Amino acid sequence: MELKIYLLALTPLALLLLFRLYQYSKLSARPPNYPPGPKTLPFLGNLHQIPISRPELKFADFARQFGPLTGLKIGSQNMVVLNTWQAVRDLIEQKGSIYSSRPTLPVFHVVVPGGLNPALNVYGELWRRQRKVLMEFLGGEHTDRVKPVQDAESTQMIYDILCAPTKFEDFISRSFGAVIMATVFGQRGKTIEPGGKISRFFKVAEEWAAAVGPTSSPPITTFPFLEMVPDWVTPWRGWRKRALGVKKEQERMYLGLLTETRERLAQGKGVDCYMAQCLKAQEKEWYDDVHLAYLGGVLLEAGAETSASTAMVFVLAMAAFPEVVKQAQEEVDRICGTSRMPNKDDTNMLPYVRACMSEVLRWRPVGPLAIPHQTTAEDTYQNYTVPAGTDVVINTWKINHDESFYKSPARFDPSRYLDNDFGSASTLAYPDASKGRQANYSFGAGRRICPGQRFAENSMMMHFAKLVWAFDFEPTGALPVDTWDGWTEGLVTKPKDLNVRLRLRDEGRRKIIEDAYVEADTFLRQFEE
Ligand code: HEM
Repeated sequence: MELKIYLLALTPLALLLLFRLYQYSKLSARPPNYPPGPKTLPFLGNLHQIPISRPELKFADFARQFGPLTGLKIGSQNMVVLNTWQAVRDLIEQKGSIYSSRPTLPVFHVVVPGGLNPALNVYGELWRRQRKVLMEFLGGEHTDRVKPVQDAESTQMIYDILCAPTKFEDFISRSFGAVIMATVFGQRGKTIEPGGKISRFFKVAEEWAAAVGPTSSPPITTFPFLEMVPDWVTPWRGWRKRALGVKKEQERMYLGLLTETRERLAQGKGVDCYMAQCLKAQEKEWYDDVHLAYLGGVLLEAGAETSASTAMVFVLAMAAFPEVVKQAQEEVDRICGTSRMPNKDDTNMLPYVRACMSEVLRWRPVGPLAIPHQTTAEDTYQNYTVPAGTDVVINTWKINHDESFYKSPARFDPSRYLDNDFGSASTLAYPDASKGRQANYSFGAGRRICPGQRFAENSMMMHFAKLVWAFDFEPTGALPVDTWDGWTEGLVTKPKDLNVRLRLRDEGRRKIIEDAYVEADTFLRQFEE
């Protein structure tokens, strides 16, 4: 009897639970009129089909099956992948008012609450203000003003490699970090020794990347019911505490850098850097110190690792394809001779080195799926419906390897960019160029397109031109050209622990590098304590 009453009492609860599960399983089904995609499973949607490792390759398979748009369900979350540049143009670029937000993860609310990080912020008034202030540093000619710093830091990189060639990866990372440290915070990142500014930044960035990794925190957007599950019974237990640790470290670092910039300004030092410019305008502007520190911090986060990783791909390509490096060396020697290194004024006269840079960005984009966008309203495209709140992923990998656009897309062949800026097959007399194709999609697209593209390209051109002028690139073991072994996973994709030796091309260049370093070091001292 007692058991019966007990069961009766439980029945409504069980029914409610069943109903909730039923409701939830519906949410993982494809919405009406959704872009085509693989079959879904209840609860999971397509989650079981998407590998954590190199999802871009799976998305490229889907593109072959389903065409320009792939509609996926990640649990209850909608995700539409854009596989062609035309789809990116039509949606991300031409319907920017709908396609420019960002998905938010619970971990963002802990580490960068209140939209402090403009790269991850949702589309709205605060993001617009942040972007406007960033463009005062990164836009058009503003960004060309920092060329002397990029020039000097890239010279230091060459000198550092000359002195300790086996540490070339560290020196490349240091240089791209130091360019941003000097131009944004007016401070020098002279070494990459542990405890120094640059290595501290890369350590915090690594912890941040780990905190946002796909298995580091509960996937609440995918499975909203996880919000009701106590943290300690989940595999992510402790994630909030870890995320708070990252927040504390980031805040301490960025605010610390801002305070140092302010103190240096009071002594008349570092007056030309971006933060100095912002501090001067702060009284009439909307940002407080915390917002300002994060505006500077995000430039380090978004600009250092991406550019340095692209440079690692460049070194890999130079070692793997000797006929390419030979042509690049012939070009820099023709322009600069053997009596001086290339400098900031030469970069526009080096079309082949520029073509190498474009090809590196196309061949192995460091962000093969860019940063996801999110829709803020329902949209219709080619009779399909893209609901509001859908994550929209630019499949940069697929677009960069589109066989109908690039001849032999898997081949590393800079000469494709000598024929035209798009690198398209020359047989494709390119009719659509005037209809808004970007030369490359490795910097994203639309209103969220990377604002640092010109800054990055200026910087990379100086680093790349000097590298090929100074060194030969010798493989010392297998190079990961046709394999993903030896490449990193996560926020940026790059080859690590490269089996490459950088060897001075001839002894005559040593003195030129040493003299150039003395000059660069003198210039960079203005950023020291
Ligand atoms: C090779 C170097 C770089 C690559 C490949 C790269 C790529 C990207 C990509 C794919 C995005 C997302 C675009 C989108 O959502 O459509 C992005 C955003 C961003 N990048 Fe870069 N980037 C590079 C260098 C830089 C540099 C040097 C800076 C600044 C100094 C920078 C600052 C930013 C910022 C602030 C955002 C966020 C924009 C927003 O959400 O409004 N990037 N970048």
